[in-house]
Amino acid sequence: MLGRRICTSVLRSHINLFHFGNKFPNFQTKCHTPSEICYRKLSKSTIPGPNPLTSRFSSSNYHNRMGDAGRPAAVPIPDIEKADRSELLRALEASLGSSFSSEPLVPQPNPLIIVISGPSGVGKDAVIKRLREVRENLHFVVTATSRPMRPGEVDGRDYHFVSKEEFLSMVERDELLEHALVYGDYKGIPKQQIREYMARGYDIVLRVDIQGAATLRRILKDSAVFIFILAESEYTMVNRLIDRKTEAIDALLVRIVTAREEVKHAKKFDYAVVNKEGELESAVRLVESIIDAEKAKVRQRSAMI
Ligand SMILES: Nc1ncnc2c1ncn2[C@@H]1O[C@H](COP(=O)(O)OP(=O)(O)OP(=O)(O)O)[C@@H](O)[C@H]1O
Repeated sequence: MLGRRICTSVLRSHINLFHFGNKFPNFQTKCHTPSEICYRKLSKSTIPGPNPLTSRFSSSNYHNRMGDAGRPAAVPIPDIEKADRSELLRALEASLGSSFSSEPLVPQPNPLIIVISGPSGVGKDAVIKRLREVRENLHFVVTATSRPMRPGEVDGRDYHFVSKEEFLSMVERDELLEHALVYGDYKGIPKQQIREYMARGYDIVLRVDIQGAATLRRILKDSAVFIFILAESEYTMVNRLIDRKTEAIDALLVRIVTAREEVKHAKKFDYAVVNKEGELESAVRLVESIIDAEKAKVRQRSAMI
């Protein structure tokens, strides 16, 4: 009685797993004692045999167990509590007629393009800098810019600092994914860097202003993930800009006016991350969680540059 129940459930799971339906007219089951469970008669041609290259637990002697008529012999299933694991797995494989593959059940996630944007002074650079320290397999695309270097910045690390003429010839050669004139200076994203690193399996981080994010959305559509960074309030944002001491008062005013407008664009992004005062780590953790969630998506984004 117990044997029959086990047999029925094995048969049911078999049908569910492989959707055999009525494709196998000569599929039969026969129950013996509980320890023997069941044996099935399947034609050789319809049983997927074990693949020794891809199967960690493949039962190499599976075919040896086939009788003269090409049927699996009765396969005793050892006691689950006492059996040696590999012996148990081999018996289960033989009983099911196929080996257990060690191949991943879902494909490797695609490399992701992460576009990070937000108003001036909200902490985009600070978030990205920390993200690069804590997360592997991430390539921050170094933007080309015609603006002068700020104190502490390094050419090739923070930006590729080029002259206006050099920048315009890069545009001519179609080397930039996107470019714009920002506060009187050119900024653009070199395509080649993205291609190279994506081919090596890296996720790509692009740091662009709101205007750049809008252009990238038109180019990349939903193939990239767009993250908007904000401060918790306008008051905090302005204070951060003042504390940074990188702008003269006129430039500061322009940035504040622009930032006020830019905050309204948050809804065009996929995610909004608030970088609260003194809580940079939380903001970075949230960005990491977004990347992790994107990696677990069933329908992956797939960017072609
Ligand atoms: N969570 C935080 N708490 C306190 N200060 C912060 C935080 N995040 C960033 N900052 C500081 O705020 C200032 C502005 O940050 P950052 O330069 O990263 O902004 P940004 O968005 O990249 O600005 P911009 O677009 O103008 O380059 C910096 O001095 C930075 O150290």
